[in-house]
Amino acid sequence: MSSTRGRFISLEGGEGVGKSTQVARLAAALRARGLEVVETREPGGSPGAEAIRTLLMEGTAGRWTPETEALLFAAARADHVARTIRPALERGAWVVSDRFLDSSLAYQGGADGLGAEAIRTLHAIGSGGLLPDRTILLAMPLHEASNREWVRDAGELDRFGARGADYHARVAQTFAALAGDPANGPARYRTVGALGDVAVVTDRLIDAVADLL
Ligand SMILES: Nc1ncnc2c1ncn2[C@@H]1O[C@H](COP(=O)(O)OP(=O)(O)OP(=O)(O)O)[C@@H](O)[C@H]1O
Ligand SMILES: Cc1cn([C@H]2C[C@H](O)[C@@H](COP(=O)(O)O)O2)c(=O)[nH]c1=O
Repeated sequence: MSSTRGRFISLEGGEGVGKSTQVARLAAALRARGLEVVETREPGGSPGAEAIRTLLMEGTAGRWTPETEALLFAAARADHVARTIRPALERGAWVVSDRFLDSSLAYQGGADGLGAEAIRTLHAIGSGGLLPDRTILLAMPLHEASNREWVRDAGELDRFGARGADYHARVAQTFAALAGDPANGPARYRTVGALGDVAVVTDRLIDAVADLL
């Protein structure tokens, strides 16, 4: 189920690929074209979902089981969709989100092994199966993204960043498989190179949504 009036864009990829940087830049470029744009993120994007974000991001590595984490991400997403995303789309705004469903498919479904079907079932229950009009995977070699993350966070890793190279390789593999899977609808997914000057990457993103303008 896609949005109806406004447009819903999600940026996806592993840690450090530049999603937050590019959400802000893409939103600014769309505003310069006269559009109302809501910048948002997951987990988070509404007061309730931000409270759940704190539960997910803080604490010990083993604080939650993979199943509990999947439920918490789905619950946060349900509140985000109900309180922020759907109202914005219904009034005709564009929504640009730093992560959405595909992050749950890649981390909980792929890297944690829960499988896509379980994640999609939670999404159907929590968020009515809402899908972005366009999902853009920012792609770059894992070690370069890790270097960016390491420099940005001065070596302080959160619960997810600390999971190690094998985990993040499984995340990257699942994202690549999602982007290449015709079942996701070739109209929804685009892969964009995340290496290079920030302005050049933004130009690639604008090209990747140009048909929706
Ligand atoms: N094109 C680029 N070239 C060089 N550095 C970049 C580029 N884009 C972003 N960065 C830097 O890389 C770091 C990670 O970027 P950003 O925080 O946007 O990534 P992210 O994908 O949102 O990461 P996370 O998922 O961990 O929050 C930041 O320090 C940012 O300034
Ligand atoms: C939405 C979503 C996120 N995650 C993970 C991925 C990241 O490690 C963190 C969020 O941190 P960020 O700095 O805001 O990118 O959460 C996940 O595992 N599953 C999800 O659905």
